[in-house]
Amino acid sequence: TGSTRPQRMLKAVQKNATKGDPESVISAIDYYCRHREWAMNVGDEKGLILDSVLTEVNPGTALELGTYCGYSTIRIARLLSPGSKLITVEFNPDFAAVARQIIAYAGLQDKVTLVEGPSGDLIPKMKERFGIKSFDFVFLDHWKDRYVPDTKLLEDCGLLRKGTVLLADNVICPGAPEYLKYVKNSAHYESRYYKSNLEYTTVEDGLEKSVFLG
Ligand SMILES: O=C(NCCc1nnc(-c2ccc3[nH]cnc3c2)[nH]1)c1cc(-c2ccc(F)cc2)cc(O)c1O
Ligand SMILES: [Mg+2]
Repeated sequence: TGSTRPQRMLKAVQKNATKGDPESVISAIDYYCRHREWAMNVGDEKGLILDSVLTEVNPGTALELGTYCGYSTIRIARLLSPGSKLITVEFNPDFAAVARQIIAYAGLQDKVTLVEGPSGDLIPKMKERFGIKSFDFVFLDHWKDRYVPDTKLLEDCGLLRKGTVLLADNVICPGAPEYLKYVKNSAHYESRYYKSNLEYTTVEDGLEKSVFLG
């Protein structure tokens, strides 16, 4: 049986990046996905917006929904202050297996907890399992029809606090129209759109940053 796209991406990292150097892992993935084989990482252009929002928030506890191969996991974890933690949720075991190896190759496994399973089941268990009071930052990059139900679940489970920043990928392409409506029309969020492009393409896409007001 042939290899999968995530497995080929992992091979490219092992071949072209330096073990323990997150920047080189990020560059190796971006090069591979731009010049060899497209993949649904947040990418270098939207990645710079993610970096700037992260640096501004400097979260002690962060959540990522949708690990995929761990590209944005590394982008987030490399910017976390010592002692800060990132929990990332992945539904697909094959994606998770590759992500674990890429995160370890970057040397960031001590800052990251990867949990496998449906976000809808895992979110209500976050407090008891990981001793989380609330998240300072949430990156939504999983199935686009899960953005609204999972945001409501985070609210209902008391996992958001006044000032928690939600950053959602792909609000234009593939699109998350219900999510945009939800955060823009809610008095509980202050929202702003960061226009960009779909990873490795010239198609428009963007990130929506929403601050929970409590
Ligand atoms: O589907 C996407 N991302 C989602 C992957 C995922 N990785 N993990 C999950 C998960 C994780 C826990 C979950 N719990 C419940 N569902 C879950 C789904 N979902 C996605 C798709 C595109 C895209 C654009 C244009 C195209 F022509 C084709 C594709 C671009 C992107 O940037 C994406 O992020
Ligand atoms: Mg995405």
